[in-house]
Amino acid sequence: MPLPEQIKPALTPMPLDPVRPKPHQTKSGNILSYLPTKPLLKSPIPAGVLSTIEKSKQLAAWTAVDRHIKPTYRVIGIGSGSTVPYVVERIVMQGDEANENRVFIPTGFQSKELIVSSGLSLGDVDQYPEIDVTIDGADEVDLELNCIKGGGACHLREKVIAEAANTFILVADYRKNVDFLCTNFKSGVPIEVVPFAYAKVLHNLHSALGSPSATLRMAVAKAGPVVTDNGNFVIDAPFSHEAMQDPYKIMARIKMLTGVVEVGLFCHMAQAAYFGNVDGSVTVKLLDGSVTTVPASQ
Ligand SMILES: O=C[C@H](O)[C@H](O)[C@H](O)COP(=O)(O)O
Repeated sequence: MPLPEQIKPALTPMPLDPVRPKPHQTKSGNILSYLPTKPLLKSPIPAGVLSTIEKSKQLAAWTAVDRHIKPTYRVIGIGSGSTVPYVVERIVMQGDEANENRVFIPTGFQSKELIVSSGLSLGDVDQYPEIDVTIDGADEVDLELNCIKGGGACHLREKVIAEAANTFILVADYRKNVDFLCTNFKSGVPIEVVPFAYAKVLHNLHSALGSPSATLRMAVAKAGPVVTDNGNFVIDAPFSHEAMQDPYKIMARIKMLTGVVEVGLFCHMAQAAYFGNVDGSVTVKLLDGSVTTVPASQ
């Protein structure tokens, strides 16, 4: 069966042309010195030698961009995680003209850096509370497009940017495509909490909410806990298969705990999820429950 026209470009290997950031000038005419003079936005791994997993992330991201970043869209949310650089890569490939009058809203430090280093215009959700489309990564996505997010502790800002968007799209590699949450992503649901309440929330999770092994997330290259972009702590709370039959229910209960800022369960929010597969195909899950596969290009 011939491929739909809008999918073909995503599956055709394209050269990763150097991205030349536009000069950024202040109102007084000074060039902002921290902006790159050399192209920064390229695949983390050079074209042709992408690992299978990186390639599948790239395929998912490119397909989603080709389908959902329409020429008329002006305000675009950029999520976080390891698949998102490929989202930005593909947006840049739409060209200077397409991106000239667009503004990009980041979900955290990483996406802000990506936007700036790609020469795209940066905005924030307080200036643009309505976003045309947001594309973001995920830790796991279930059959109903509920997902776990926050493996990188960005889920508060991510949820705000997702909720502000008219369309919210997920991109990931095949390992994140599951029937029920907490299948492969065993560290649990990330929960951002205000620091002084963390012990109380942990106690609530252990004793009343069915997550006896919930733990405070500790930093790797720093003594002490992970501190989010918002100055808060993160608890990781694993839940049973049974609890994840209805993630909305457990999300609502956690969110009611005083001290919780946001829960990394995004329920009934995404309209579509794209998963790159090992064989070069892309699985597309839609809100209506349909699952289709975009075949690999020849
Ligand atoms: O806080 C981080 C975000 O929710 C990420 O989108 C999520 O953790 C997926 O990240 P990755 O693609 O790096 O696994």
